[in-house]
Amino acid sequence: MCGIAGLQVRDPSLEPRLGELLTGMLHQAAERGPDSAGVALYGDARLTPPGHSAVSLLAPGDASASEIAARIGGDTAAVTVSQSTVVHSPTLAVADLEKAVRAAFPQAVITGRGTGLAVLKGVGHPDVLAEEFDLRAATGRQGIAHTRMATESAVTPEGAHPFSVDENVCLVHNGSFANHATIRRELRAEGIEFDSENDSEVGARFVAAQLAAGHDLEKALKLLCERFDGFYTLLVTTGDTFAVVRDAIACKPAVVAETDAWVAMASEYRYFAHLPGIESARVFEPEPEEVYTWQR
Ligand SMILES: NC(=O)CC[C@H](N)C(=O)O
Repeated sequence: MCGIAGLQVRDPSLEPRLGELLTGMLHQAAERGPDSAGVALYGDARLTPPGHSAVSLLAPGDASASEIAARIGGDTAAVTVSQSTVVHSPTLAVADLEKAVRAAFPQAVITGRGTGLAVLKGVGHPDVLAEEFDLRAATGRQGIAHTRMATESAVTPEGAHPFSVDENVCLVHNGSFANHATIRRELRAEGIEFDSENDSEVGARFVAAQLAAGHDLEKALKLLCERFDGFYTLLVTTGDTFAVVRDAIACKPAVVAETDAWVAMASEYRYFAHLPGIESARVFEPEPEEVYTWQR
């Protein structure tokens, strides 16, 4: 199981409704993944002011958001939401902000980094977490949500999706990779470090390595199809790109719907039922091993 939902807004007048629409999708996905849930939000001004570099982390200990920002220093500010904290800065580059966060909190698990990107995730029922995230009030241009029923690693906050291990890139997965331990060893031999034992993180690290090698996202996902065995439907986003791919036998469910106002992807059609204009949307099931991408 595991449920995936994603929404990319094309019509800017829908941006204020991103959270409301995504909350409805996440709720429908809850029964596919009652263990944990997470969201990635691109452009939610509550969490990351426009243009600010942002780093998301699993809240380190009992420190308040202002104490966290004070310890990181400079012109950073922070917001704590449920089990996550989002730190942002108007001047630091994303990589420099990440370095500053790591220096101040060496033990913290960093769950996202990007411009105007916030990643919130945790253990618990998806509906409860959506309330804690106040997801209904979120705004933005792109959002993804995942509900987890763990297959490959323990139910922990760092094992929850999305996995965002590269600037602006977020990945959610339904399925299980059969050869993830082998690929993890290969990536470790190249110096790549992991935050969890989760197989989906191996997929995210592999995609990041392909992007670092100069491939675009479409090619990175084609290479993933060649290298990974097992079952997968993946949704990968960058804030500007929305990409979907399934394994060779399309074992895990996936459906896409698009209108002039939005493109959405879900594990089941019913997650779309409340989206405006769904009656006239183009709806289809992605083909096996075909990489679909949409640009904003
Ligand atoms: N049920 C799933 O699709 C699980 C996804 C992934 N294998 C995990 O353990 O998180």
